[in-house]
Amino acid sequence: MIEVVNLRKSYRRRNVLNGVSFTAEKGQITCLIGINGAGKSTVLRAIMGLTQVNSGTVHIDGRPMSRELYEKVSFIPDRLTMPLGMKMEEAMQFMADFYRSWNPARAKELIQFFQLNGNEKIGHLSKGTAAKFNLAIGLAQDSEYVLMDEPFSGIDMFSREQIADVFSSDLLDGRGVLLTTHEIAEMEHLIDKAVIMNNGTISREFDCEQIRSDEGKSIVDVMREVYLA
Ligand SMILES: Nc1ncnc2c1ncn2[C@@H]1O[C@H](COP(=O)(O)OP(=O)(O)OP(=O)(O)O)[C@@H](O)[C@H]1O
Repeated sequence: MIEVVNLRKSYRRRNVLNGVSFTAEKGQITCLIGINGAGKSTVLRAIMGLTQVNSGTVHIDGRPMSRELYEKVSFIPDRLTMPLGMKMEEAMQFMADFYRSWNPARAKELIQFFQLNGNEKIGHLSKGTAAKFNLAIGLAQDSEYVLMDEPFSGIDMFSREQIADVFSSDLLDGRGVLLTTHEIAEMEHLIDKAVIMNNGTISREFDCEQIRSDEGKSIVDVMREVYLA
């Protein structure tokens, strides 16, 4: 389980995270939801230690986040982080050389799944192909948790469907997924748990199936309650 407790973060005098606490379970898809600027990416970056927080803790499977635990978690950012002059296959080889957790068989499977052409230069990729490449790199690691920041951002309908298929495929392999997305309708049937952020705090954290059966509400219904109250 990823356990985020009371994260606080400010940029200059502006509070961006005002005590964020929630959990994301292994084997489940947890979606961090919120309007633009709510602080979702900041939370993901804070979990990965890429953003320094003012206070608060992150535990992975009961242990405080540490350098060795980062191997348990792969982070798929919403932009390219590999050198733009590299070809995709070179970038993958680079990852294979540097990450003990790299799984070459799964990398191959992902290249086929997304129909990527390894010869293409990263700097020449369309937005959609870049998103698929980012996903392929993140999922090819044998991590126990995967964090995804806006995997559908700027992606055409068919590619969105292809990316959504990842969530119901064995490419996730029982891992815990924590993602941010604005494409709630597309993901609704795949999400186990929703965590709604507003103004740097968590307004609601709920089991999607339970709220559907107990209260007959969709995620969007709950979002309306939070944002339009
Ligand atoms: N490096 C930074 N310096 C100053 N302010 C920042 C910085 N990074 C983020 N912020 C601010 O923190 C707030 C939260 O940003 P964040 O990117 O986490 O929001 P988000 O919920 O992911 O938004 P979106 O849905 O638009 O991606 C925003 O108001 C943003 O302007």
